[in-house]
Amino acid sequence: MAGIREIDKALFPIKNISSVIQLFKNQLEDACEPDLALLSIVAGAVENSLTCRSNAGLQVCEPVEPTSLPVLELHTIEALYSKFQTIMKSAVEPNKGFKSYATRELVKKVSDVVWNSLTRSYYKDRAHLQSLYSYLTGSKLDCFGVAFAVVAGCQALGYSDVHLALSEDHAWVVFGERGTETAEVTWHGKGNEDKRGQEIGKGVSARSWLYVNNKPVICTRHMEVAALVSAINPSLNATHDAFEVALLQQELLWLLYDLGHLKKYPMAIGNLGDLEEIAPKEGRIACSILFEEAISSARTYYNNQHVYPYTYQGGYFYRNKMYKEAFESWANASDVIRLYNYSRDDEEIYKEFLEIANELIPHIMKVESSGFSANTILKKPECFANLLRFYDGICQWEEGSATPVLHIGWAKPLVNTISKFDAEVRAQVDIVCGRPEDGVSKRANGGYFNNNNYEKENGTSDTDLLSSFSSKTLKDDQSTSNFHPSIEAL
Ligand SMILES: FC(F)c1nnc(N2CCN(c3ncnc4sc(CC(F)(F)F)cc34)CC2)s1
Repeated sequence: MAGIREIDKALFPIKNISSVIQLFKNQLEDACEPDLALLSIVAGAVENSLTCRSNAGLQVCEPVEPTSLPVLELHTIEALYSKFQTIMKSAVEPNKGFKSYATRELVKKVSDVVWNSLTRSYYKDRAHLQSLYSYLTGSKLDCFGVAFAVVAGCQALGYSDVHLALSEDHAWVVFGERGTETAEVTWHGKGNEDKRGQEIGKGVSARSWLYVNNKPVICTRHMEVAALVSAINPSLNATHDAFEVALLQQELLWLLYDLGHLKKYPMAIGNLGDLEEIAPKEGRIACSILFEEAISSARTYYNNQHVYPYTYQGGYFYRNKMYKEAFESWANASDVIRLYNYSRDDEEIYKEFLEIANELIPHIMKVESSGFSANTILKKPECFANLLRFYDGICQWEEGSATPVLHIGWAKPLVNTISKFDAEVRAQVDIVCGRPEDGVSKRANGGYFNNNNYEKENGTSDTDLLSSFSSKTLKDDQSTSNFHPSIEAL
């Protein structure tokens, strides 16, 4: 990068949110590519000034304009910006004139520069460790932050082929002439040896949710800006958000949305949906539409191999007491996870399903069976059908996996939930078994099960896999059009 442009310098000193928006607008709409280092430093500085212990108290007590910010001086940003340039250029040969493509050695070297400049030991899961501001002022980064810093470093060195690759719980980089080379550049989870420099999982990890069956979000520069904006963390403490930071994040996500840079980024759309649910913007589409858009993005661009779009939507339905709809979203999430083998790197999504099965669904059962709601879901066969589909997906997830998923802790809430549906409601759900040629082998006891290792090992695409699932999908005489395709109307 050639340094901070005059048009952007003119926005300083930054005193309010609209100046930050204008800076992002300049960078995003401009011909050349957005400067990741500049935008990450500015976003991090704003977040830090409004959420970190030091002056957070000041903000809370002084009544301030909703969009005013602690003043951000140009010299502060320039100093950090040139510090980043110096760190990168003193350690790695810049790519004069953007001529060549990055190599694995180059990417590993940039990752080493970041890695070796981090504080020896610190609490990695803390908030506000995702930006270059955190890296340059505190020498601390979280897992995402390291990957982002490597991509920003490669941009600063003139390698425009190095891009961020994102799964639902990990980040790595792609590079090379066709952008098909991959490299780990950061760590994942606790106590796992990092695999930095290596190609992305070819072995067993390839079938783990962590690598989303090789359907990660491959970022453009503009989508890398969307990633840094998504990673903005407005939390002040465990219970409160700094509303100016949340407002800034929401405005920036709408800017990126309007420019079309969230189209292939389901989690960023989901993040915007969450912010809109809390503080809906005048004249904007409803958050429920955003959650649907995130789902269709994942279905369109990522072969429906992502779980979070469904759990974003399920969470929204749950918070708004739309329990029938929540069951459908969670059953759809379960239809995604059933395609994977559970591996120890998948703790995050395991915790997500555990919370749904053992906290959220039992809470719904309690509320629905104590209340006098005539319209109770306990009378709805499609709710029972979706619940079974939800649990069935988790069972299938476990099948063929080296690590078990279910344990006795799952059984009690499961039995409790199922038993809340009366026999005549359960009887209306018809569990149909399919034909052996559907890749379904006959079980001794007359039932059918999918020899799912066949599907898992041969990467059967979703559709024919699900058609073989129709062999054991749940049928229901109240089938609605929005039922999962594998559940046919009677
Ligand atoms: F499913 C809902 F309940 C969720 N609510 N928040 C969810 N998040 C919050 C935002 N989030 C994300 N949002 C945008 N982009 C990314 S890239 C990524 C993986 C890693 F951090 F890079 F390693 C995570 C992530 C992770 C998922 S899912």
